[in-house]
Amino acid sequence: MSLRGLYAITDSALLADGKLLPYVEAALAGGARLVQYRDKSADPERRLEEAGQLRTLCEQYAAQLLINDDLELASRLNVGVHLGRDDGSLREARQQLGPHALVGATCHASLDYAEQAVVAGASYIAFGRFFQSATKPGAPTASTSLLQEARSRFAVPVVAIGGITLDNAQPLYDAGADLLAVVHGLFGVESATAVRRRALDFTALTP
Ligand SMILES: Cc1ncc(COP(=O)(O)OP(=O)(O)O)c(N)n1
Ligand SMILES: Cc1nc(C(=O)O)sc1CCOP(=O)(O)O
Ligand SMILES: [Mg+2]
Repeated sequence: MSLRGLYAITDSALLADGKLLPYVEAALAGGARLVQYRDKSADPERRLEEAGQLRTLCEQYAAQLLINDDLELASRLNVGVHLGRDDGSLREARQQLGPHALVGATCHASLDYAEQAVVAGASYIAFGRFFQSATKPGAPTASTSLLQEARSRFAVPVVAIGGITLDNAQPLYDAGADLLAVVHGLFGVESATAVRRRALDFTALTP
């Protein structure tokens, strides 16, 4: 499966009140290739149930699910994991999940860290934030020239994240991003129908 296009990331506040499944299904119907379950709560039972439901949805749309931060949950569900710089060892994640699993790495704006992540077995390297982000306003910033450098240096897919909307996405693809990871710019709308429309529009931008 080629890793290109829209990478939908969930947010428990934005997708509260029963929105999680219909909104994610709408993103998948609009062409999202990856879904990341990003839930910062400490409710293991709900997390297991929701992540299991998302896995089923992703299977229906031939997309792939990753779990944010939680290698144990990813391992239990036999899906991928996304790890930030303080979220545990990429090498351990690769060993535990096996050679075919998706293991994603946050690199912020560091090509050196990206290099280490690739050596440790990362499936993709994520850079950001590129714009003001309502979800993570304090994340370090990154530039499109860094994306160009990453594209020419690394063979693994390059992910861009942080404040991405339909209006600012194109230069990120032009600079070499393979995947655009989006929370608010995708899910920050009033209906699943609107999510699907946005996902279709993001998907149409994929080079
Ligand atoms: C695709 C992607 N890129 C970056 C991040 C951020 O990860 P991290 O820095 O660990 O921050 P949290 O998401 O855990 O708050 C991500 N989740 N996904
Ligand atoms: C989770 C996350 N990580 C970032 C990073 O730069 O590493 S930016 C970010 C938030 C992405 O959400 P939105 O699309 O709403 O800005
Ligand atoms: Mg994290």
